This record gives sequence, C-alpha cells and structure tokens, in this order.
Amino acid sequence: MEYALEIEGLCKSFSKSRFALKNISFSVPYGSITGFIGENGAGKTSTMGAILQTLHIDSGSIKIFGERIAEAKKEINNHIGVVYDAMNFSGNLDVIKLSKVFRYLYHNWDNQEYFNYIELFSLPKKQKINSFSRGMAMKLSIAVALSHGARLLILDEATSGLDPVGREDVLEALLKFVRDQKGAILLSSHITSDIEKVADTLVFIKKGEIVLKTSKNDLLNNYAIIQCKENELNDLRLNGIIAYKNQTDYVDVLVSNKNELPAKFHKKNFSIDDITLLLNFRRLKQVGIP
Ligand SMILES: Nc1ncnc2c1ncn2[C@@H]1O[C@H](COP(=O)(O)OP(=O)(O)OP(=O)(O)O)[C@@H](O)[C@H]1O
Repeated sequence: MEYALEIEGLCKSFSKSRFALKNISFSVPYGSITGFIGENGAGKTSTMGAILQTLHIDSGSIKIFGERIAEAKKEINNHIGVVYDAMNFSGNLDVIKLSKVFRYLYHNWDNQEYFNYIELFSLPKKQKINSFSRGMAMKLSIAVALSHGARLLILDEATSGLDPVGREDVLEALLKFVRDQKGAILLSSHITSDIEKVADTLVFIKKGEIVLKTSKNDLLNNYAIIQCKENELNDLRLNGIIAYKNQTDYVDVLVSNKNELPAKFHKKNFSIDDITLLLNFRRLKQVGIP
C-alpha cells in the first residue's frame, strides 16, 4: 500500500503545559480518508501542526509522499491542502480577486475547479471575504484546498460550523477527491457522524496517545459493545477486550472479536461516540492495523 502520510514515533512535549504527544504512529494511504478522533485537548491539532511543520517536534519521523518532511523541498506545500478552524484570507478581497492571488501562489491552480466549488457551496463571488460567516469562510477554505492539485488534505474541524446541507456538499467533495484524484485526507472532527460517513480508517487519540487504530470495516464487522457482569469479564478475554467502563450494576465492554462471543452476551448498537466514550475510560490494550 502506498502512503501519502506516514508518522512514526512522533513525540513532542511543551514547556508551558504538561501535555505531550507520545509516540504517535499512523499512516494515511492514497485514495482514502482517515478520521482523527479525540476529545478537546487530545492532541489532534498539535499532531497536524507537526505534520505541517508549524510545530517543532522532539523526535520521530514524518514522511509526506514518501519524503521526510525535514528534508523535503518547499514545493511539497503545493500538494498539501490545509483547512483549519481559524483560517483567514485577506478580508478585503472577494472570491474572484482571491482566485487571482492563488493563480500566482500555486503552480497547479485550477480556476475552473475553484469556481465549480464556489457554485457548489453557494458562495457569493463579489462579497468581501471579511463579511463572510464562519461557515462560509470554512467552505471557501475547502474550495481553495481542493483547487490547487493537492494530493494530501489536512482538515482540522473542517465541517464544524456548517449547516447539514453544506456538510453534505463538503463530504461529497471530499469523497470525490479521494475517488477521482486518489488523494489522501486526514480529517479531524467532533461531528463523528461525518467521520462515520466518509472515513475508511479511524485513529483515536487520547491525552496525546493513540489508543485505537482500525479500519471502519473492521470496526463494523468485528467490534461490539456488550454489557456484562464484572465477574463475566474473564469469559471475554478471548474476544479482544479493548476497553471497559464500570456502570452501576454492569460493565460496558468494547471487544474486537464479536463473532466469537459466547451466545449469552448481548451486543449493543454503537456509534463512534460510544467508542470514544469507552476509550476514555479503562483501556486494556492497544490494537491496530499496520
Ligand atoms: N504552544 C503550546 N504550549 C503549551 N501547550 C500547548 C501548546 N499548544 C497546544 N498545547 C496543549 O496541547 C494540548 C493538545 O491541544 P490540541 O490543540 O492539539 O488538542 P485538540 O485535540 O486539537 O483539541 P480540540 O478538539 O479542542 O481542538 C492541549 O492541552 C493544549 O493546551
């Protein structure tokens, strides 16, 4: 499998806080979307900062398009599209004037594609950008990221603040990008239903550590959340217990091998949010796909 992004053993501690990224490792293959999931302050933006070299790392290796970023040429930035929450373009410009700026900035700027997205996202062409709402500004950032021949998109909370129709349009555009251009996307979002819709792989981060990496198919086909008595936990040890949380008179357990479960255990329907909640409690072991 070929990877657009490979992170291996990334560590970073901050002098001004006790937070640290601890041995972060995961990869994003071409033609796929990786959902990056974790509670506030888990380390998603910091990891993205390390990828984009806005954050200096202590150790580890980050490769983009097979090249270590520390040694890569600046040209590599032409092929990375970035969207994050506080993105701001020069506010006095409008959508049309902005396209003229980007034509000079990006070698592979595709004006036709840009205006297709402007239409799709229903953005006004002649309104100054500083009068855009937050959602409009996010859509504009996404249109730009998709219009300069990027092969890797780093999207930090790119769908937050968008209405349901806008989110649907953006998710469709992202799926098209990975399908038609074989691009790769790392997408963080607190709207886990968005991730559930489009991601192929899920990476869960908690307190600066990756606690679970799995493909969505593996999650749907093999994982389950079940309820049992505490003294039954032992019966589940062959089912790959990932995490559990003690409730008042039972235990919620996340297992990675539901197909071999003893018949007495009832499987609950679950969402990514349920898994995130469980992973934030007791984690028994780390599992992952290579
Ligand atoms: N420059 C810095 N100096 C000290 N601590 C920092 C710095 N930047 C980030 N942190 C800390 O790193 C931790 C992780 O922050 P980060 O923004 O990566 O989390 P996140 O997962 O993106 O959270 P959210 O979902 O709220 O955006 C936080 O505890 C934050 O205070």
